[in-house]
Amino acid sequence: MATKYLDRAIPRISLADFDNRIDGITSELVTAAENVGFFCLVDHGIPPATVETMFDNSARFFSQDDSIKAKVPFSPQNNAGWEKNAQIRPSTGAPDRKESYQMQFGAGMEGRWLPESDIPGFKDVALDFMNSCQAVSEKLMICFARGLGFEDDYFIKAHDVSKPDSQTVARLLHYFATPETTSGEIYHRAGAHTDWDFVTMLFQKAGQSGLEICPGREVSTQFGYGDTWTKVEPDAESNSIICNIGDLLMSWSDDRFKSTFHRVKAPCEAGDFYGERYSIAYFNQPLKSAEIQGPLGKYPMVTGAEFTRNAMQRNFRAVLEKTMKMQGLHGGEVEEKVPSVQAAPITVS
Ligand SMILES: O=C(O)CCC(=O)C(=O)O
Ligand SMILES: [Fe+2]
Repeated sequence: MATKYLDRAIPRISLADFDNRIDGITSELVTAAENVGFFCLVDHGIPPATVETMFDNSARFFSQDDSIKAKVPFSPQNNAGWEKNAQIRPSTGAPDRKESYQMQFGAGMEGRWLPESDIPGFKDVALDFMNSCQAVSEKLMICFARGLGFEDDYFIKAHDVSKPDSQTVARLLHYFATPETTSGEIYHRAGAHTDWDFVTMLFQKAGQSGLEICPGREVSTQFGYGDTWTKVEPDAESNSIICNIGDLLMSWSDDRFKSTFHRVKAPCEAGDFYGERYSIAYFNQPLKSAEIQGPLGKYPMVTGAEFTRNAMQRNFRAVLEKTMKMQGLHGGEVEEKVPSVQAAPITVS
């Protein structure tokens, strides 16, 4: 069946002259967050060369033999490391056909950098890029704090990447080229999902299309799958960053800001992109010790560690429900099968 598409405007927001224009930028960001949940950031201060260098670094990482990458396997407890064809989304119940590598600043990354001798210079380039992303994120955090009536540095403190319990993640993604078959097999790239972080910054490469969004979600505690999509084309020429609100900010704003469903489409129709795709996502995650509650107190206060655990378990339960349904089993059996996070399949964001 043909995908239903709808043109929705993705607001384009400039961070130029940030200090002098902060009120105007805040109001643009708040409007975008309250409506489509996605926006395109320009004049953000990360030079194009920094992004290109990181994409080159990413390609260098993924071109290593699997036996090398397997030295730093994905750890669900730490939400860091490398996985291949292992992430299952509740929307599809099937693994994404991709590999990804998640990096962090804090203790969660211990033992999950490849040795310098395998990939010289990789870590320095990655940390430099991550610090650049953090600087932009902190500007967004000031604006969202103002928009919600918190002190300017409220969200910055809760996402302090210099603390060992930082959970912020930079994720390199590599989707494999897929055959233009009509055999009925579906090559999921990133099945529909919301991110469970505060705000995500996504870097795409020119020509490597596939990102689509589906707005309409009202509360952060619900899954919901719409079927009318809007394409978000890469705009690498203007060095833009696609940003989206995650479940954490949705809940921290008492559901005022929207964490919008999105996917990288499983290519299947004329005009779809079947080639290899690289992207980079920067997920702002709270400190494990951060205390999270919106200004209206709609949801009980939770720590950053609890929020992450709840998100993983909720996702895991949904994956299990979906896969059991696909196998003709019943929901009642799900509860007893929900294990600790340690045993969960990879369900991040
Ligand atoms: O690869 C992309 O463009 C999107 C990836 C994504 O949505 C995610 O990893 O959460
Ligand atoms: Fe995502």
